[in-house]
Amino acid sequence: MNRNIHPPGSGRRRSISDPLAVALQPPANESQQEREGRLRAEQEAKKRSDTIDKMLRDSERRSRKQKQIKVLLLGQSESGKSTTLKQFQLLHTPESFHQERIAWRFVIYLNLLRSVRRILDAIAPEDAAHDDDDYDAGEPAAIVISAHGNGHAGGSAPHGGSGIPYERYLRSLAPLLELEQRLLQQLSDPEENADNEATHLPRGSLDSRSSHDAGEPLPRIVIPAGTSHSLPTSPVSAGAGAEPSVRTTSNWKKAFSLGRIQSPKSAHSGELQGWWEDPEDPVHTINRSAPCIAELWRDKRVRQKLAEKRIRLEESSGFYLDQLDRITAKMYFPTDDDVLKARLKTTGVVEHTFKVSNPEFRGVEWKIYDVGGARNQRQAWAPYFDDVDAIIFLAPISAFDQVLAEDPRMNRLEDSLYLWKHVISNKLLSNVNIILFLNKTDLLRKKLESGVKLRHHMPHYRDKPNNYESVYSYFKNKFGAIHQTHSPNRDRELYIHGTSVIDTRSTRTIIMTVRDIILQGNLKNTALI
Ligand SMILES: Nc1nc2c(ncn2[C@@H]2O[C@H](COP(=O)(O)OP(=O)(O)OP(=O)(O)O)[C@@H](O)[C@H]2O)c(=O)[nH]1
Ligand SMILES: [Mg+2]
Repeated sequence: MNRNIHPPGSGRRRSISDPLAVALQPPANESQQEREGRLRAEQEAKKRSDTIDKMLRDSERRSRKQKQIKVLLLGQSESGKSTTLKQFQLLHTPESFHQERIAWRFVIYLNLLRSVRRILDAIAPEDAAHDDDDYDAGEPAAIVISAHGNGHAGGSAPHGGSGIPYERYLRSLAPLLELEQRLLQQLSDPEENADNEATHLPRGSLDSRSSHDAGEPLPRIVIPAGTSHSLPTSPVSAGAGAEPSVRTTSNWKKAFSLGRIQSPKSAHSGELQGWWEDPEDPVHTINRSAPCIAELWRDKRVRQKLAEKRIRLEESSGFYLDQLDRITAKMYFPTDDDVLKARLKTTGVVEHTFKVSNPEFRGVEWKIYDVGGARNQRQAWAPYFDDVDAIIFLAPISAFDQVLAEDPRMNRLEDSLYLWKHVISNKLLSNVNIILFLNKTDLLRKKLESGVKLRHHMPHYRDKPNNYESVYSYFKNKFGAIHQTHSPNRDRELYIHGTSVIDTRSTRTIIMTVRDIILQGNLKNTALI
């Protein structure tokens, strides 16, 4: 019969045929006193062994931690987090960055199509904009291609009073709007998307209900087919301001990689090519529509309308209209800069791991976490707070005259300041290195030069000079003062950089400096130096 020869609770049994088990058997004629003494000794031995096990486990965890540095990218939506992550990738894993460029081609097309849609929405005749029987902004939505193309707002002036041939533009560009929908579906198609990651279009940015959850239906867009003389009702307004987002990068990249196209690789560069021979490739529709997009964009009346409505497309994310010939070319292949400018909203958390080969870095593994910055994404931040070594917080300081897409009552800079205060006052983060990127300085400079006055949006700025240097140092002091007042750790140093993270050269230098700061801070914290 087998019997338990281990201290109580060990839960392990050893066969009597095991020589060790035989040796450890209690003497056959053990007295009660001897038995109690033996059990006591066994229990103490077990306690000692458990303590040693725990010490070993702690030590292993410590050494693993010392070899891993976790950096969290934080900031509101469109602050530049994912772009910063791309810069880290470009610096440390350039091969994989370059391999993914082809998938970004589709995002760039989507960005371009969105600009077209925003223009069409801006020039849509006012009286036609909101009286569509079929359109209900609160409804589950989808692009509807009207088979007859005659059901909407007939009788509206085709030029909308501005002289802009709206209907003609709309008809010529209808294939692009259809293509946009097809690409979005491709992003979210469960057949294509093996891991069933959610993809969705949020509601229009001017709609206060635009905050959305994954899986929420697409906005409704009505596109006329054929040569109808009637006007569709605001065919783009439901989607204007809306932007595609994907939950993780890996799946959309898979869906948009050229795996579907059996193209040969160039012997020269090793890069895929030949997609333009695939008649299904979106480049054909884009390429055919290029002259009409160019005409629309160059139309002075259209520009005037955009100016009247204070729409500055040039400053918006994913703007490619100024490089139309290149982007719409049949053999267009995105450059690094194109990828850095591409806009794809993040939902969920994206992780990027890399090692720096430099011996100074002692084989440390870096993990960068990129989170979604929209309001409905921010609840995903906190779980990372108790195990992060550094935070790079991005505040787009050019956004002082803009409002949040998800809440048009909230100024974007005020939101950044609010988020900043929230993050730096968090006690869990009191020993975490904090680096602040005052981002989009290139846009700030252009905006101030074009005459936009900071004091009109932030009255406290009063009559200080409206030039870049003065405005930049105003923001730097403002963020610095909040840190000084609200940080739970008075000794924590704050590193502030003025950045334009789409600029590879300057960002590369900043990233290397930031890497050193984080590593030193981390070594200090883990008492390695
Ligand atoms: N001109 C300019 N554009 C920038 C800069 N930083 C980012 N962008 C662009 O701004 C857009 C938004 O940047 P993202 O990196 O996607 O923003 P994000 O913080 O990841 O946004 P969410 O994923 O929604 O949280 C992209 O099209 C970028 O190319 C900058 O410094 N200057
Ligand atoms: Mg992002």
